[in-house]
Amino acid sequence: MNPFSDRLYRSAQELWAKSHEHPFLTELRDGTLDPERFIYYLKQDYVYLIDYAKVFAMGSLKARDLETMAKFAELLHSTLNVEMELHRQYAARFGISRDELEQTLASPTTVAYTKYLLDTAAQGSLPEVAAVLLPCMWSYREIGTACMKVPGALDHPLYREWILMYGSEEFGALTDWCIALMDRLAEGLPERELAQLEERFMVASKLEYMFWDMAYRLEAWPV
Ligand SMILES: Cc1ncc(CN)c(N)n1
Repeated sequence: MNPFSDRLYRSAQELWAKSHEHPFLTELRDGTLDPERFIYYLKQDYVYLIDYAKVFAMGSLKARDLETMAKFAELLHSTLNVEMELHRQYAARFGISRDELEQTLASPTTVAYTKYLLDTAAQGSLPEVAAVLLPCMWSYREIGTACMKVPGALDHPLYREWILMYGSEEFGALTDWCIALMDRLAEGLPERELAQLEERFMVASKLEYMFWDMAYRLEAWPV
């Protein structure tokens, strides 16, 4: 039987392709993205990652074996110390302090996404936690590796490090682990539960798309 992740991938393919073609990413790939939009994204992503890291902590708490517990702890560590360090270094280049970065007011879309993740982490089963986290890893790996293949994309002085992070083998290996975990956890589950997992995965995928769109539009609260 095909792994469950194949089904998830097929369901999300059209939406992920739309993300790849969103102007935020096409312009980042060809180096024309307005830095103002990138800075907005970085700041929102920083506060997003604080909550996202907590979901890994919840994964560790809900894990049924030590290997899974340790891997979630590794993902938590990598988010706080590798991925967020990239953001801190970018911020320093723009003269934005760590404090300012951390004090960023979350936009409506960031709130929607992080609260969805945290709600799943608090109320959901371990398979649901895996399903909601998966698009974050998997779609970024797809984007990072696709960017690496674009001639000249790595020559851009601003976007090079971002592309290298998400196109890296380390990030890819963590993503592969998350996919394998999802497949293991989905094995033998009834169709009703698989459909619920697919729904979580798709909602998170839609929120990923909305995140790019939010950054491009420099989304703000109405007042
Ligand atoms: C919104 C979002 N989604 C996923 C990732 C990759 N961890 C991220 N940095 N930001």
